[in-house]
Amino acid sequence: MSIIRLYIKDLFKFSGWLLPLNLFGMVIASLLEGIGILMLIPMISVSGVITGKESNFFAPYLGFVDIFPEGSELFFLLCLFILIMIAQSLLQRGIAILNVKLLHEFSRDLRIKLFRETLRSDWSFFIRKRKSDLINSLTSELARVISGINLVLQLITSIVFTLIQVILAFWLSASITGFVLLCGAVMILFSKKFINRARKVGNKTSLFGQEYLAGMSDQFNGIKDIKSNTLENSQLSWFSSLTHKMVGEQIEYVKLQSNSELYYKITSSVFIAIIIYFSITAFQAQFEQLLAIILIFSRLWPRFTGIQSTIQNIASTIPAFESVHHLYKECLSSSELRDYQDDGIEPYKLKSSIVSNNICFKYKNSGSNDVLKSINAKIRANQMTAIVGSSGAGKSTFIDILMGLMKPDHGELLIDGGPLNDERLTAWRKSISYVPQDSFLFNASIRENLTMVHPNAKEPDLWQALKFSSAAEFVRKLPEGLDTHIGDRGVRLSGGERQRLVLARAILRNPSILVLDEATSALDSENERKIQEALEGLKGKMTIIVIAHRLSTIRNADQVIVLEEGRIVQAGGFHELASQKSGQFGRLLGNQLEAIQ
Ligand SMILES: Nc1ncnc2c1ncn2[C@@H]1O[C@H](COP(=O)(O)OP(=O)(O)OP(=O)(O)O)[C@@H](O)[C@H]1O
Repeated sequence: MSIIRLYIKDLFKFSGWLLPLNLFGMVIASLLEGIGILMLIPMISVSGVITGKESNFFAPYLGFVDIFPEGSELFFLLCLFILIMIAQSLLQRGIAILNVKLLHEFSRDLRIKLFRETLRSDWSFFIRKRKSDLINSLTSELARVISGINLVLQLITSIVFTLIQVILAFWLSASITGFVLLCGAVMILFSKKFINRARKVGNKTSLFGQEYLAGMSDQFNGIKDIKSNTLENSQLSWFSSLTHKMVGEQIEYVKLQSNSELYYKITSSVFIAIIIYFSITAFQAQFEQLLAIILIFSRLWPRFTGIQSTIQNIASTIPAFESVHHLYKECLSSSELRDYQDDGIEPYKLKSSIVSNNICFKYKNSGSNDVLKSINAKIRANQMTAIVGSSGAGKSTFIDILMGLMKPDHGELLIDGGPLNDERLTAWRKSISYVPQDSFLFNASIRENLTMVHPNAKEPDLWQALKFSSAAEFVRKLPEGLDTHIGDRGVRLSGGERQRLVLARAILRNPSILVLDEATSALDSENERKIQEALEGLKGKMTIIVIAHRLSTIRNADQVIVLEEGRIVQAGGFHELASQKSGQFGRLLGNQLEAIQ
């Protein structure tokens, strides 16, 4: 429960004076409710059902009836009762609305905080995490946390109401109320096991939720493979077995709830029987006292059981609180932009060079050797540098370090002579446009996909960028041109068209550094040639870093860096390296020429 205390503290901090005001309103509302109930006594007394004024038990509470005119006490008492109940209901309504408002605003704040910290986390965090787990935490688990907070608010309300009722009940009969409280304490003692089991079921809910979402996103990401390899049945059997387990978990929860209800009902009836028995035999209670016992019991007991089952429901949300809190903490410790606001920071303009000074890097989750081993390289501003090497050589890892997505374990990255530290990171990132092989497009129009990086871009700017990436022609031919919707991840376009569109988007940002990671791999040779020419035109204005397996793509590169097993084995001009037939680059080039012939 300590995790919930943490969130409630936050809620108090967030609400300012609103929550204390609400609590005060609750005290008044429950006082009014208690008074309304207590008014039953004079009403019954005045109606003549019992001879209250003569009764020893009720006599002290009936004096005020004398202020009403003789003969119309009942009428005035009923009017007073209605007024009190109306005031109580209005107050309760106000409290409920305020509670909901508070809950939703606090939830929104929680969502924003978690999403912001997730976005601020560094690249290694995203490498470690399963995307579906992040989505699960930010959607289902967060929703469970919010419902848990709602339950806590309900619990606070119930406790306040109950306390006031207890005070009023004590005033009416201390001995009977004491006995009821004792019964309540005994019940709470035995209900601990229900709370623990609710927490365990809650754990299962979290795990199944995570598994469900992870499975679904894998299925739909790989739907083409599933369909083309007729894997539908095996996927369906996975789904059927998981949903079977989920049904079991739901039934377990309902069983737990009904068991605890059964327990409360049986103990209630046993306690009521004991109280009535002892009231009559031991305390020799009169009819009015019995009425008071029933009145107090019928008011307090449902509150006890209500509190009990709310605590049980809260316990089942604890795993969600823990998972969201754990994610939040993890994001904070992986935050790369903690103290540096994004707003107003201008992109960095590279002037002379990027230098990799003895850089070593190893992925934390892999027990293997360094992926990058003492990388020393210089990338000159406004030139085209190509990074080549066989698969797994470390090209993408090196690029990630150049972009400041990951920090080297040893060595440093110097930008125009100065180290790339946290303070320069945002400006550095803003200066880069990165185009990966599996580039991302949103399920929106072409125009929206382009303007997301440059909201103020005018129509001619969009066409210029499209022309650069040889995409203008095919966009013009689309039925709705720039306003054509391209489907999920651009599914309505071909692979090459998607790449050209992403390239246009990258250029639209007018970056200081353009990074292309296998960005033209899906293009036909005609379009590839056009893009090469366009890139050639950018030389002198922009620093271009290209990773390419197809070596014909980098023919115009000013410098080629050849990586092999995490080391630089060659570096120099394209033609210079191509002429060294025994070198690694010469071999790679030779292999490709052979494949063409
Ligand atoms: N997230 C990761 N966790 C652990 N190891 C990784 C991770 N990403 C890459 N690696 C390992 O690091 C090495 C270099 O990978 P990298 O992606 O940088 O190579 P690459 O030269 O870009 O390969 P390719 O041309 O196939 O894209 C590989 O051995 C790979 O298995």
